Amino acid sequence: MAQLAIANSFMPQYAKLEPSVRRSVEAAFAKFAAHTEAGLHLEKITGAKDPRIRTIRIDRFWRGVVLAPERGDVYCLLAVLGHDDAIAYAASRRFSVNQAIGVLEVRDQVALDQMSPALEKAAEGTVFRLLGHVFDKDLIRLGIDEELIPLVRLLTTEAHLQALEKLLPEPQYIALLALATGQNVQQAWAEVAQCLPAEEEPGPVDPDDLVTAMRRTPGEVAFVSGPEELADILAHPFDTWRIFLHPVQRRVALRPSYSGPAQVTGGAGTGKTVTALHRARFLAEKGGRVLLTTFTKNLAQALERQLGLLVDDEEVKSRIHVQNVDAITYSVVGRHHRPNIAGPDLLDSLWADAAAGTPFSPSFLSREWEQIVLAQDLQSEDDYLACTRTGRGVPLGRAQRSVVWRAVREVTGGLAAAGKSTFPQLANEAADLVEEPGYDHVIVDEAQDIHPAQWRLLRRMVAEGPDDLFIVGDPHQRIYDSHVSLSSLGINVRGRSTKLRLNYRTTQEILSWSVPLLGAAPAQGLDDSADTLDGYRSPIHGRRPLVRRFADPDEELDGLAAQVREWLDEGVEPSAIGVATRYNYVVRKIVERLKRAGIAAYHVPSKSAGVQAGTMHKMKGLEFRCVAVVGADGNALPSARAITPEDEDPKAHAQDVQKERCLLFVACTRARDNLYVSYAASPSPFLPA
Ligand SMILES: Nc1ncnc2c1ncn2[C@@H]1O[C@H](COP(=O)(O)OP(=O)(O)OP(=O)(O)O)[C@@H](O)[C@H]1O
Repeated sequence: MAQLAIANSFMPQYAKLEPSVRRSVEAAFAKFAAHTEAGLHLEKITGAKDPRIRTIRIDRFWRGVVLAPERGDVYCLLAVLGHDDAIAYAASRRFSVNQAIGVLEVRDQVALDQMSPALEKAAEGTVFRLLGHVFDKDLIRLGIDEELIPLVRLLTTEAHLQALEKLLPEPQYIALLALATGQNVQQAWAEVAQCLPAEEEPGPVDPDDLVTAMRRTPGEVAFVSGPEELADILAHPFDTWRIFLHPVQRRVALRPSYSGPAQVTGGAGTGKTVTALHRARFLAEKGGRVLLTTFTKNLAQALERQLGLLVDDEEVKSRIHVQNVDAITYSVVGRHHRPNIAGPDLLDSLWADAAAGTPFSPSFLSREWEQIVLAQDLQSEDDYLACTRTGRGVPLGRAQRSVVWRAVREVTGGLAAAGKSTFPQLANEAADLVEEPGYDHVIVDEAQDIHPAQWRLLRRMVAEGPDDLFIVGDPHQRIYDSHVSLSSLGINVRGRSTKLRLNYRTTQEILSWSVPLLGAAPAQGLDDSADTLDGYRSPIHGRRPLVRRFADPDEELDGLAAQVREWLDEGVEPSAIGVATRYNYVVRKIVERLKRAGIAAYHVPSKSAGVQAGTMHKMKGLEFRCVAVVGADGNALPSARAITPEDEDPKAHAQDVQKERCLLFVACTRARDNLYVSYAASPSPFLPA
């Protein structure tokens, strides 16, 4: 009985079709999905690079392209295109089975053949070959198709190899890139193994068995169980992350069990949240009670929305509780008394009073409280006198610590007198109040921003054991003051840590421009090791970011309005445009200026259809087709009031500067296709010279 499968590559094409064409596509393929393909007319293409490819008529204009392996009675829907494009596509593609890892691969053979003469010409007169140092047998061992070796042997520069990225199957491109960038065969194999869908390598690989290869490639091919599943897949053509996971995402999210806490890191847009969502579903489907948490309320709402798309089964959904850490804290403490959160005005005045007459500034004292006293939950002066002040840049002697402790007591006394507390204070209180763990699994997104007191609470909410904590974060996007060493809290992720490196959101052009904004220093990971963005890349290409200088802020806002108008004229939906800036008052000006230009604009998060403007902090977790970052000038970035003076505490100073860099990086990496950055007068020192 025939079975239908759908290729990942089909989904974005389908998403762009007119609704009436979509209906015809669905009707044509519903027959396959219902296993009643009889009567469907599949046409062979003469001269095709792969004899197993067919086309199918959708209507007068549209054709489906289908892979019909000789064995297995499976039909895989590859593309839906206008008649001529469909024929050209069907004629050019060649399918094969990767001989090293057994996955299904497709390449654009016609385009590769057309590249050959140009590469031959470029190689004329030079003896150097990019992969001259690698034996054929090693190329084959790494899964390079024997038929492609003559072409590989023509490469003389890395740029030429990069030009082949879109034409070659991903595992083969990865292997060649690794070798070309100086990795040895063993290292290149480690890269290729990332494309293995399972931990273990496949046994002997049959080059003609495409159906088995399809089953080994769930990130690219989804087998459809019947018409209902087909309708469900086609109903969400933009959300391919629901169905197609990258092999690394899949291995991490669907691993039967971890012996203890597991960690997933990765740069912006590498699908960490997607992986966390799939893990939540996986654990809940096995019957576990799951807490899925993150830093802010907006982020939790976004998780809830995405979970709604991923999980249909109400019973499974009911086992996943989504809540941000502050709300969890509030509700745990709220069972005992009604918490009252102190506002910044009260805190500022308490710290100002407590600092008077001491050699310390209010900000130094308040940071010492948050990052040492509350982070370590120190209860007495003796505890504070004895503690290790990791992360602080100025040593304090005993007498100085006593002065600090008195100031802290004065502030906590003031807060208590007003009946108020801060969230980290409450988190420590909540951790003490949790009597027994309420969940089988806790999944934490945006882990880099969670305060140690909040970690203490989360740790108490799940019993120690297999699959207790699944921690997802990126130390390069740390935009709040939290610095945690998980091991100091008894959370050990050694040996259970994975890094995602393929960016799904942003173009390589935007990434290459944005990564240097972070500066050269490696970030401090949650597991105390240095975290780098090595290997972080995007397969998507597009325009380079545009950086514009203006004489003054008014002109800069005029420039923004002109840029937004241009995007709108190009057909970009207003709500697919985001505008980020450092300060709230600038957001207000942006919204006013855009409205004056007749462009609907709102403060994020907003459900209204219009351009979304917000501070860089508010942009976390969002994404837009086009992003404008406004006010990237020397006065705003870094923001002077967010920076500890270097002579007060050099470590705090460095952390603050880094946090400002991260903010700019976060804002820029919200862009999918286009990034525009502007400043008035002098540029931020973070921008490239
Ligand atoms: N396997 C996948 N297939 C298709 N799209 C994916 C996949 N994984 C992630 N994406 C898409 O890539 C984008 C980024 O994913 P996600 O938000 O999970 O990344 P992230 O690493 O959490 O990003 P950030 O750290 O910037 O918040 C989203 O649009 C998501 O839908």
